[in-house]
Amino acid sequence: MYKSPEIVVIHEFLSECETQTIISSAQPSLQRIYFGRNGKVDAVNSIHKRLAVGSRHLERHNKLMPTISRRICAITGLNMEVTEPSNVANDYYGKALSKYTFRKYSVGGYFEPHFDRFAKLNPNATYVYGRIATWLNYLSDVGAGGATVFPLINVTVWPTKYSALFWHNFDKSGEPDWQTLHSGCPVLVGHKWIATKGIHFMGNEFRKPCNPYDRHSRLYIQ
Ligand SMILES: O=C(O)CCC(=O)C(=O)O
Ligand SMILES: [Fe+2]
Repeated sequence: MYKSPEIVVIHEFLSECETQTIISSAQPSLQRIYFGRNGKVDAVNSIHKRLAVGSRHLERHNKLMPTISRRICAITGLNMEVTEPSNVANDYYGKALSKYTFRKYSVGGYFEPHFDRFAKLNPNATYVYGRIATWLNYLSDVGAGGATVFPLINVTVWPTKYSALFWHNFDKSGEPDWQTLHSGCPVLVGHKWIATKGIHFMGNEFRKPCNPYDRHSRLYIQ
């Protein structure tokens, strides 16, 4: 889709049976998604930032997800396990270490422009933690609207059932990549189903692409 930053579409990543299994396992626990930190709902941001229902599932609670994670690992070369200390992960992911996020947008549902990385330079540590990369499975086609867009680089990805979208949230020099700002456009007709897998920094230190001279994202903000 795009070379730098690399944004990749993987066609036919899931089968019909897998897609249906994921949807039916997520369906019973769907709830309105609220935006917030540390368990506190931020009502204003909840309306402005996203309008959808969703749920989070620990991978081990769903037999199919580990198989899908192994496939993502084979394609990306990245480790799918969360190895961050649990207090770090709790800051960002609520009470438990959630592994997959399911989301269903109905007509008018959207997700405001944002970054996935949750990056924070910890002054007491030498690492950056958060989502190093994003894997987004499209579980449905959408009648109209609902594209995933990267407005700073003019990239539009139309949801196609069974396909997946992948990108790194940091450039090869390790800096947050500002060009990965992205958004889920409002659904105009039908529903949009997605399942996202946040791929974490820790555990991927030696697997992620590395090039100290690749600082394209920095150039962009100067
Ligand atoms: O709905 C989309 O297309 C984007 C979803 C997204 O950005 C996310 O789940 O972090
Ligand atoms: Fe996102």
